[in-house]
This record gives sequence, structure tokens and C-alpha cells, in this order.
Amino acid sequence: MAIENSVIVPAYHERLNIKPLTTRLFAALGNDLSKQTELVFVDDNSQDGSVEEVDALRQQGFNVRIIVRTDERGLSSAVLRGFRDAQGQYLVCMDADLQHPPESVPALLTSLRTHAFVLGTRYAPGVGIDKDWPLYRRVISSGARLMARPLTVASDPMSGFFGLQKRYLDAARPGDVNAQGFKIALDLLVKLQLPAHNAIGEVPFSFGVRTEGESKLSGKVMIQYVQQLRELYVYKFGANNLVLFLVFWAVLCLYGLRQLALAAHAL
Ligand SMILES: Nc1nc2c(ncn2[C@@H]2O[C@H](COP(=O)(O)OP(=O)(O)O[C@H]3O[C@H](CO)[C@@H](O)[C@H](O)[C@@H]3O)[C@@H](O)[C@H]2O)c(=O)[nH]1
Repeated sequence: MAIENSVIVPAYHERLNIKPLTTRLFAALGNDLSKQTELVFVDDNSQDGSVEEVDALRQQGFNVRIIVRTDERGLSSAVLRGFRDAQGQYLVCMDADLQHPPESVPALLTSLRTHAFVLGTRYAPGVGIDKDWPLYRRVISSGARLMARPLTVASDPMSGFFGLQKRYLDAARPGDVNAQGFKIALDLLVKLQLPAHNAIGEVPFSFGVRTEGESKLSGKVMIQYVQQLRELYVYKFGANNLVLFLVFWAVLCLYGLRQLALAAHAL
């Protein structure tokens, strides 16, 4: 049976998460969907046994493979590499660390049949973010989301759990999509030529906490986000509206200070 769906997982030092993610994903897909779906890890030469782990799972019959990059590092560029290499027309991106539930992938794939882009969202009734996700990450995430508000109508553009139809990516100009940093979904939402109506579907999911390995979010990634935002504001509104960007930056600082003050008050 032809491969229609590719699930792309950027992975750096994620050996311990590879097996649970693979088994949970294919269990959630069930027999029929599993036959049409490949799982592709894009690893940046972790050298932690991830390759052997994937090989063992493939020998057990799972349609899983791993691309190892030796000349590049970074989440967004790893995702783009996986998308380029994918066999399927329906692409899903998710983190390796199980914060994105593999059980929600079938819903994303279903929604992709009728939408060009589907976003896994943590901001919908009945779902949310695990209470153990650190306060400083919540503050950063809320601020980052606020700053992206003028760029897209999507409720959770910071999400790393999303899908798209490959033809829209194929139609983008080479080099148009920003391969730096972590915020690949936001970049694609702004830059791809999506249909005017009913382009974006949303699938609510509950964001868990990582139990194995560590987050790779660093100060450098945050600076890359600010640079990316500046570029996106210019892309969408033109160079003259950079002032908009600065206003939002100011709002973000005030919001962050308010959240910190509230947190300090609660201690
Ligand atoms: N290949 C590769 N993968 C990477 C790299 N950096 C991170 N990854 C992989 O990308 C995924 C997410 O990285 P984390 O470091 O776990 O990110 P996070 O702090 O949990 O943040 C995630 O959740 C946020 C939700 O607020 C998202 O905003 C963010 O984009 C990311 O998806 C993981 O599978 C991780 O191994 C890299 O340099 N190279």
C-alpha cells in the first residue's frame, strides 16, 4: 500500500523516547492507517544509540526510519529536512518527548484531508498544559504567543504539533521558509500560500511534561525567535510597520513583568 502520511519527528538525544513514541503512534493509528504511514526521525548525530533503537524497531515491523544529519543542527531545519524527504502527501510534525500525544495524530490526519494546515492546539475547552510545566516556560510561551497574534489567526502558533499538505510546501519559493530556531509552524502559517477559506484546522490536545531527556530550548533559540518575528512582521506588513513589532515587544515586556509580579505575590 502506498505511503500517504509521514510523521516527522526532530530528535536530538532522544533515544529513550523513541520506542514509546513509535509503539504508541502505531497503536493509535491502527492496522489500516499504519500501512499508509511512515515515521521519520531527523536526528542531528546524537550518537546516543538512537540509530540502533530505530533499526531494532524497523526489524520488529514498524515503518520507521531515521535521517542522521552531520552537518547541521536545529529543530526547524530538521523538520524541513524531514518534510522534504517524506514519502507522504500528508505531513505531521511532532516532538519526540511525548509532550505531544501520539494518540492525537489520527485526528490531525483526518483534519488534513479537508484543511491545508492543521494545528495541534493547547488553547481550547477541555485541554491545556500540564500543571508541572515550569512557570517561566508558561510566561515565555504566553508572551511569544501574544507577539505572534497579529501574524496569524491560529490559536497556538507556538505549537510544535501540526500538519500540512505537502503540495503547499512544495509551492513555496526555495529559501523562503526560515530554518532557524524552533518556530517552524508560525513561519509556515505566515509564508505558505494557503487557500483563502477554511485553510487552517485545529485539533485540541493536552500538552504533557517530558519524563525522559531534556528540553533544548536555550537563550539562543529565544533570540532567534525575536529575529524571526521581526522578519515575519516585515514580510507580512512591510518594512514601515516595524513600529508594530516594537509596540508588541513593549507589550510583551510589560506582560512578562506582570506575570512575574503575580507569581512572586503568590509565593
Ligand atoms: N534534530 C534536532 N532536533 C532537535 C533539536 N533541538 C530540539 N530538537 C527536538 O525537537 C523537539 C522539541 O525540542 P525540545 O527541546 O523538547 O523543545 P521544548 O522545550 O519541549 O519545546 C517544544 O514545545 C514548545 C511548546 O511550547 C514548542 O513551542 C517548541 O517549538 C517545541 O516544540 C524534541 O524532539 C527535540 O529532540 C536540534 O537541534 N536538532
